[in-house]
Amino acid sequence: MVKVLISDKMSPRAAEIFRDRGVEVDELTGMTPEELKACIGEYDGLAVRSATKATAEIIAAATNLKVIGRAGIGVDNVDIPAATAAGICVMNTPFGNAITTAEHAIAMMFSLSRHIPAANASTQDGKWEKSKFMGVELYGKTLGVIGCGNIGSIVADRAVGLKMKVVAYDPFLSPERAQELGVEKLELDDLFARADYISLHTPITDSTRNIINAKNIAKMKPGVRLINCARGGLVVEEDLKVALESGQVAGAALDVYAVEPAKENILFGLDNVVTTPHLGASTDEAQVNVAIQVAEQMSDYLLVGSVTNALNMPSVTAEEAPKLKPYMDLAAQLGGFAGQVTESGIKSVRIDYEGAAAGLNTKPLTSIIIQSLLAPLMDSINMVNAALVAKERGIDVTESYNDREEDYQTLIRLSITTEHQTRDISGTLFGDDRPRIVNIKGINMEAEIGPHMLYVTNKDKPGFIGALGSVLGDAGVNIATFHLGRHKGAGEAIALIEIDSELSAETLDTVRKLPHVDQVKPLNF
Ligand SMILES: NC(=O)c1ccc[n+]([C@@H]2O[C@H](COP(=O)([O-])OP(=O)(O)OC[C@H]3O[C@@H](n4cnc5c(N)ncnc54)[C@H](O)[C@@H]3O)[C@@H](O)[C@H]2O)c1
Ligand SMILES: O=C(O)[C@H](O)COP(=O)(O)O
Repeated sequence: MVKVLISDKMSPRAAEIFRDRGVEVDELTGMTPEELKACIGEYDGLAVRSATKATAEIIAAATNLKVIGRAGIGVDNVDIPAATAAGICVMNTPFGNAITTAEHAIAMMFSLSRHIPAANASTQDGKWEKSKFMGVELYGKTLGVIGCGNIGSIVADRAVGLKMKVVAYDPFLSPERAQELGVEKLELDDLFARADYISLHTPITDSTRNIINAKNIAKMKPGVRLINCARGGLVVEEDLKVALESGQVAGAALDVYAVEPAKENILFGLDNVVTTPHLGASTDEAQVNVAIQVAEQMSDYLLVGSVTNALNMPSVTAEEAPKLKPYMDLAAQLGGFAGQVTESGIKSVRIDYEGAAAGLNTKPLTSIIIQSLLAPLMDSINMVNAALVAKERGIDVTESYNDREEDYQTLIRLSITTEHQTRDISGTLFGDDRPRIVNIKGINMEAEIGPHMLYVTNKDKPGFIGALGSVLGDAGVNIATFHLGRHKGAGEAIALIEIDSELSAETLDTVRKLPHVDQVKPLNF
């Protein structure tokens, strides 16, 4: 039975869904890294929020793990390169908590403008400090949104509703989308020069880490207010402290910190700072959304093979999965065949998708071709790391598409180029779901692939088939199917034979010594 660990506090809906789908689930929250490392080997799936750190060390101990699901957006707590190298799919739930987090950013902007947290504490302390908590209006002010993706664009939309002027810096924001959102797209320095409020909504990357630093703070309007509900590492906290003390930054509202959990921080205790403990996604609605989504996505991946919101492998929708299934089988056969007959280093791989195949989601097909092609060389390859492994080995992979039907209604042609030659193998589907190999090295045939195959190339001379049949018969090996093809002019022939059991080394040797035989390869699928 497939087994999943939920290692962070999550809505009970996640465990319910896993159980309903027949997945065994353990909920062990608050474990130390050592405790997690000790038990992770038992699980096929790991469901996390931001508290669990799925480090390279944890991943190395996760010998059965197939999927890490993040019930939320940010995956900076998951070592994705290590997961990819280990063949573990990493998925998140990109939309489930976006509205909630955007609302938190707006709430933080109001709190900052009207000193709500401090005024609340003072009022309940019996003080009546009306003049101390003089605020500022949002109406007519300029909000600078840095990162205008899911959350940033919801923040922008809400701010437009508050009659703010919204400007945005996001290199990937198209002018059309900016217009649709009612925001003005700016360069970063222009945003710094114009914004009264700045709200951060980017992931943490090499280009965003420390983006709020002393140099950039100096470019901002004096008295600017900053809101960070994205990631702590976007802000150099020491530089922000100096700016808050000097008044260059009038206030900061922070939900996230350089080090979390932030039990202490150099910004704590400043009058003009409002803080929450990474609460951006913490509403009933968002937590139910992300829990349902992560449990469904992980179950689908583990039980059906469909892939949604994966960060390190191509997506396959639940509708596509059954349609792609026979193509995945065909792709695995083509890759497996080529991988087992290719003896020298592969330099490049070309995959032509023709007819109906050209209209499919071919990314997973290409991944499985590469996986099965390289599987004879390594145990650790799967669809997740196939592209990476090919790249690391300097194998150039290209795909081409031709939606015209040629000889077949649908066809996948795989061409492998080694230092010595280029070899082609093509396959189609009969009746939409039965894979058939239809061409090997330019020789036509219609071969069905079984678990044990024998691939023989020989001179096209009389007597060979009878001799081969006798050897297999003498060895007590039953022939299930026998497929032949030949190049009439060249005198070259191919036999692809399905046998009921593997051949012994002696029998293989006998076949190799038969007259006219060039090459003999046992193939397993
Ligand atoms: N506080 C919380 O609890 C909480 C909750 C949810 C999400 N988040 C965080 O919010 C962030 C944004 O989430 P999202 O769902 O909107 O992500 P998203 O991927 O939809 O949007 C991010 C945007 O940032 C832009 N971007 C990337 N690099 C940039 C750069 N150098 N400069 C400017 N823009 C850049 C991208 O083009 C994209 O449009 C993530 O870091 C996520 O982890 C925090
Ligand atoms: O990236 C996210 O989704 C947020 O940071 C939420 O984190 P949490 O699930 O730990 O609240």
